[in-house]
Amino acid sequence: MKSRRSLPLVMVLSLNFAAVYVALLLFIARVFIAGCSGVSSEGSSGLLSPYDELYYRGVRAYFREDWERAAEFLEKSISTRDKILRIRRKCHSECLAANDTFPKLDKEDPILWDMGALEWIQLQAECVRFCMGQSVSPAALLPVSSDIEYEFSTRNPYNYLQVTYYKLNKMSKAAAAAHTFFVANPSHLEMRNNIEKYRRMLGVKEEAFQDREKEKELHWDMYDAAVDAESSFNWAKAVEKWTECVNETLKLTEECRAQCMMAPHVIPEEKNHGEAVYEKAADLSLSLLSCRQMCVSLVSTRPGRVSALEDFLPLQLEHLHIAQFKAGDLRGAVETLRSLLLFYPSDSDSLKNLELYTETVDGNSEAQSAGPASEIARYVQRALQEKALLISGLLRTLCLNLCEKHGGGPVPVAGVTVTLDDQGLNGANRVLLDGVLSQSECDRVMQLATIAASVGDGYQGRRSPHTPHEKFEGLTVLGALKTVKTLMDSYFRTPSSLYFAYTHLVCRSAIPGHQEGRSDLSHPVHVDNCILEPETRRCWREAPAFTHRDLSAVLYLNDDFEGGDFFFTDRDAKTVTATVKPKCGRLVGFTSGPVNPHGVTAVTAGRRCALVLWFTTEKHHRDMEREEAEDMWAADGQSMVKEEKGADQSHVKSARSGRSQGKEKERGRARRDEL
Ligand SMILES: O=C(O)CCC(=O)C(=O)O
Ligand SMILES: [Fe+2]
Repeated sequence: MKSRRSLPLVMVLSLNFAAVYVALLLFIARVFIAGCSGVSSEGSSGLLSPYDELYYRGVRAYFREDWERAAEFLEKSISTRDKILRIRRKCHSECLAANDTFPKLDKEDPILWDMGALEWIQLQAECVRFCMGQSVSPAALLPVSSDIEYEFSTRNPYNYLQVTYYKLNKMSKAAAAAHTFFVANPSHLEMRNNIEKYRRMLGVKEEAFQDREKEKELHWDMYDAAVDAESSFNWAKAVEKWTECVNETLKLTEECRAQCMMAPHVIPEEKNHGEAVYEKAADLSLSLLSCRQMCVSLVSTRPGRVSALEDFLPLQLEHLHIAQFKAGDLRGAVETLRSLLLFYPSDSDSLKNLELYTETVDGNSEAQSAGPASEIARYVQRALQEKALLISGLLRTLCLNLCEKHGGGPVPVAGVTVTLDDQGLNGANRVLLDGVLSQSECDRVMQLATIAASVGDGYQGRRSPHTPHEKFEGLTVLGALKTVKTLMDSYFRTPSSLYFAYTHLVCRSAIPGHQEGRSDLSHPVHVDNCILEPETRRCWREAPAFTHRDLSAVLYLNDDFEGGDFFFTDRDAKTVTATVKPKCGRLVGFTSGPVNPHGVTAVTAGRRCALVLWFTTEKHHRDMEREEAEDMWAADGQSMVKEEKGADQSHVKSARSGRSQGKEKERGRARRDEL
C-alpha cells in the first residue's frame, strides 16, 4: 500500500477561517438574541437543529483535531441543511396553494400594490413559519448569516471533510469530499493535487470520486446527456433528455424561489409613521422580487462557473422543439414552440418554424391545436409579471428619489399665499410664498440679528466668505419657524417625515466704499445637497456636500437694501431661470437637489437678512440642537430663540467647504454637551 503521508494537508487548514470566525460571532449573537441557549445538536425535541450551529461545532472540533466529532457535526450540518431546505420548499408550495392571490400591480396606485404585496408576503411568511415549525426548531427557523450561506454555496464544508476523513483514514469518503469540493472550485490547485494523490492510492476506487451535491445539480447532467444525444442524432433520446432538463430546471428554480420567502425580510414596525410604512413595503416587495429573479441566474450557472448560461430555459425549449420535430413528434414540437413564444412572442425564427410545423401537420388537427405546456405557461406568466413588477418598483424607487414631481400641495397657514409655483419660477419643485411673517415679526427677528452683532457674534466684522465687498453676520435661530416646516411639508407633500436639518439667520451687508464696479455675487451659484460641476452639468452627491438635505427654504426679513436678489439657474450655473426679490415674509422653497442651482446677487447697499432652513427626511440628521432648545423653551416658556455664540461662516458655505460639514456636526455635539 502506498504511503498516505505524502498527502499535503496544509491546504485547507488555511481555509476561510476568518470568514467562519466572523460568522461564528454573528451566530453566537443570533443564538443570544433568540434566547435559545439549550439548542441540542441532536434536536432532543425531535425538531431539526440550526445547521449553522452544527457547522460551527464541526469546525471547532476540526481545529481541535477531534476528527470523529468534526466528521459527525460537519455531516450533520450538511444533511440538516438539506432537510430544512426541503421542508421549506414543501411548506412554501402548501402555503402558496392556500394563499394564491398574489396582488396585481395597480398602475394607478402603486402604494396600494405595495401594501397588498406586503400583506401577501406577511401571510405567506407566517404560513411557512407555522408549517416549518412542525419539524424545525425555532432557532433553525431564523435566517442564517450570509457568511454561512456563502460557506455552503461554495461547498466549503467538503473542504473540511476532506481533511477530516483523511485523518480518520477513510480514504473513499475523503476522495468523495475532495471531488465534491473540486466540482464547485475547479481552479483550486491543492485540491486537484489531492485528488491526484487519492487516485493513486490503493483501495480508493473510481466510484469513490462522486459528487455528493449532484442531486442539486441534476439538470446539468441532463443537459450534457441531451447535447450528447443530439450530436449522435439520437432524437428520441434527445427529446427525453431535454424534457427532463426543462422539468428539472423549472423545479430547481421554484425550489430556489421558495427560499426567498425566508430571506431576512423585516416587517416595518413604525406603523404610526404613515408613509414610511409604504416605502418600507415597497422595499420589502422589491427585495423579495429581486431574490426570486436571482434564482434564474443561480440555476443557470454551472457549479464552479462564474457566469450564467444566458436564456437557459428558452435555449432548452429551442433544442427540445427541434429534437421533437426530428423525432416526428409534431404535436410536442408545436407545444414546445408555443411555450418558447411565450418568452419571445415576436421572434421571427420561432414564428417561421411554427408556420413550417403547422404546414407539415396540415390536416393533423390534434397537432395544430397544441398550446404551450401548462407548467411553462404558468412559469412564464408569473416570471413576466414579477419582472414587470420589479422594473416598475425599481423605477418607482428611483423616481421617489429623482423624478417625482413635488409641490402643488396646500398651504395651510392663514394669510400665506402662493405667489409663484413651478411654472412661475420656470423650473421644478420650487415655490414662492408671501405673508409667512408679519412686519412686526420680521422686525423682531431682525433685532435679534442686530443684538447678536452688537454682542460680538462670530461673524461680526468679518468679511463675507464669498466676497470681500460685504460684511457678513450669522446667528443660529432655534425654536421658531415651525410654520415654515408646516408650509414646506404641506406644499411639497413630502412622502416621509421631515426633520429640521439646520436653521440659521444670515445677514449680508454691503461695505461702503467697496461697491465700485462689482461683478461678484453675494452667494455664488450652488446646489444645497451636492457639489455642482457646471462644466459637465453634473452634481456630485458626496462629501463635503450636505447630502442629507432634502428641502431648502429661505425666509426673507427685509427689503431695505440694494441688490441681493435670489436667483435660480440652469445646471450650467449661468442661465438664470428665475429671480426673486426678497421682502419681509417672503419665502422661497425648493428641493435641495440638482434641479435647483441658485445664488444671490451682490448686496451693494444696506443689509439683507434672511432665515435659511434645511430639512431632511433622515431622522439621524435632524437638528438635535434645535429640538433640545425647543424643549427648553417649552419648559420655561420664555425665549423663543436661542442665540448661538461662535457660529462661523461655515454654514453659508454650504456644499463647498470640506470643513463645514464636519464642523456643523462637531458643533452640534459640543452644544449638546453644554446644554
Ligand atoms: O440668502 C439666500 O437668498 C440664499 C442662501 C443660500 O442659498 C444658502 O445659504 O445656501
Ligand atoms: Fe443655497
